[in-house]
Amino acid sequence: MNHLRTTNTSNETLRTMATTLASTDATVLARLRQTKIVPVIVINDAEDAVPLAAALTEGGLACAEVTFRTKAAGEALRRICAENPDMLAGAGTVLTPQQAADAKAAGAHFIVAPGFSPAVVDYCLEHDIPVYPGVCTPTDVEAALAKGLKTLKFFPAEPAGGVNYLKAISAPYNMVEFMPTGGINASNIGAYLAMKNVVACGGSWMAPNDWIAAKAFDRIREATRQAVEVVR
Ligand SMILES: O=C(O)C(=O)C[C@H](O)[C@H](O)COP(=O)(O)O
Repeated sequence: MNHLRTTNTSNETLRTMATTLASTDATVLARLRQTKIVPVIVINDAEDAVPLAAALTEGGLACAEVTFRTKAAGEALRRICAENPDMLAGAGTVLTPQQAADAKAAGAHFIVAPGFSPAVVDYCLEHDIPVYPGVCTPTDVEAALAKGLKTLKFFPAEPAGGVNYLKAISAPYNMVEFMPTGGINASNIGAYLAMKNVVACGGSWMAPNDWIAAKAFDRIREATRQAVEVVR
């Protein structure tokens, strides 16, 4: 019982923190709504960070999710934030509070993850950094709601059932907005963005790993330009 009470109190405190966070969050969300696409990037060599950010920005997307799947992620994000202060730069694949701390130190404007980690969410709420954890089931959505979060990543969007699944899962939760990611590309993004409760979609199709590894920044700039055309 005591344990239950402690947990409830703590969730209430976190909900208050989520409200305090709302103004920063509103700025990030407004920018996400504007760009409509969040390029998901995997950087193995921090030297690629700035030219990659330039290719995305010149292609029309001043936004990126730097995934914490590589050793270079923190340094890559730090360089992007330092050299491109106008870019909306988030950290992705944030699986631990330590990675969230590293992302915050690097200058991340927001944090996303493939799944719902209470420890990562708590860290972000306690440290005033917008967080959009991944959800895929009603149970995940309700765990996020209990923390006061109302913008959630829907991952993995296409393998989980795509737009039809998202319509079904979002029906009971009209207070929640989603950022679908996973298997999204130029041919299916329109259907997601047509949904009123979709803020933006994440995707790696304009900057796949092999193009980054090959330093094919012109190709990434062109694919980004085409992606922007599709959602215009
Ligand atoms: O790591 C995270 O935080 C995630 O949520 C997963 C990524 O966003 C997807 O792996 C991108 O998926 P693709 O566009 O299909 O390559």
